Amino acid sequence: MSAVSRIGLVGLGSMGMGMAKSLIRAGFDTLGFDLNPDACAALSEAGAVAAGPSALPYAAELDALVLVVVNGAQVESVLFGEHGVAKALRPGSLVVICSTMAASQTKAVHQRLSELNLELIDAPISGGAIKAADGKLSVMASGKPELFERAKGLFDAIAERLYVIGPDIGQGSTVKTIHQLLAGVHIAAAAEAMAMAAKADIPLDLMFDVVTHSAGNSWMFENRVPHILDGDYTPRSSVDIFVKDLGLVLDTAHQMKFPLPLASAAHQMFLAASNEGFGREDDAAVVKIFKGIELPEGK
Ligand SMILES: NC(=O)C1=CN([C@@H]2O[C@H](COP(=O)(O)OP(=O)(O)OC[C@H]3O[C@@H](n4cnc5c(N)ncnc54)[C@H](O)[C@@H]3O)[C@@H](O)[C@H]2O)C=CC1
Ligand SMILES: O=C(O)C(=O)[C@@H](O)CO
Repeated sequence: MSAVSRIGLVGLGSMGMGMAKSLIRAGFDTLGFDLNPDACAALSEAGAVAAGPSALPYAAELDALVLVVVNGAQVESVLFGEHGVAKALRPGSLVVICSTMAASQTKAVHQRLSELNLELIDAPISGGAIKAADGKLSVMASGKPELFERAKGLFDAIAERLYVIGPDIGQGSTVKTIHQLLAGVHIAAAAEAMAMAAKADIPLDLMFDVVTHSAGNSWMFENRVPHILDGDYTPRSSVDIFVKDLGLVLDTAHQMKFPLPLASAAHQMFLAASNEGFGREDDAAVVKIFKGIELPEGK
């Protein structure tokens, strides 16, 4: 099978939009799909061959379909729902799932795709919207080695680092799930620390400066705390994404009868934030569960 050249990407949100634009920049014939017409218009303006709500009318002309929708249910609906695209893809076509979902879900999707003679790479992503836009994501992927040869240009366009975890579907999702344990705990810990600083009347920008030049720093602290300092909770990744992701982490551990005390506490913090109405805000809004403190307001 030759290298992919015509690529459809479903889910033009925080991550998918930057990824689709990276594919366009790299010279791929790129088609983008999203239920949000504004996102489709933005991608058309950026040079997409076509953009619209559904990949179905274009399925037969695609070499690869990349999915960057939110969760397993959305992936299943795009592929196998009422207007599911899977049946219309050419046999042998490649599906690349970048959405974060449980390994068990990815394996179930793989089974159904195999029955239709379709190939799958399990390819969760990390790096946030900025790295997606720059084509510099980390990808933790699994699948047959020959599929990575076919998709080499695709991954070169979207990723700075491609980690091939192994040949089995589910290995990529498992690594991403374990990564999300850390990502979620680090955001929750960053919020808790900044809330305590506010309670102690330490200037928050000074606290940020100290931590980012000391041993308590983390990628998430450095990336998310500026949203708190700016009082800007425009979602680059939402609270509800971490309700989902830490839920996947805990479900996976539960099946292994494995205790995760820190992930459990962090999940409760994101659940509390969502329950208070902050689910669609940036995940840094988990800081809003702390009461009796003053946080910066948006400009
Ligand atoms: N935002 C982030 O920093 C990161 C997110 N992720 C993961 O990447 C995936 C995407 O996340 P985001 O881009 O943040 O989500 P998002 O909510 O910003 O974007 C998802 C997009 O999918 C579209 N969509 C949903 N169902 C659809 C359908 N049936 N057909 C067409 N479009 C549909 C939505 O309209 C939306 O524009 C998630 O699995 C997330 O966990 C991974 C790494 C970083
Ligand atoms: O991995 C990242 O990058 C993330 O920020 C996320 O997975 C959060 O959605």
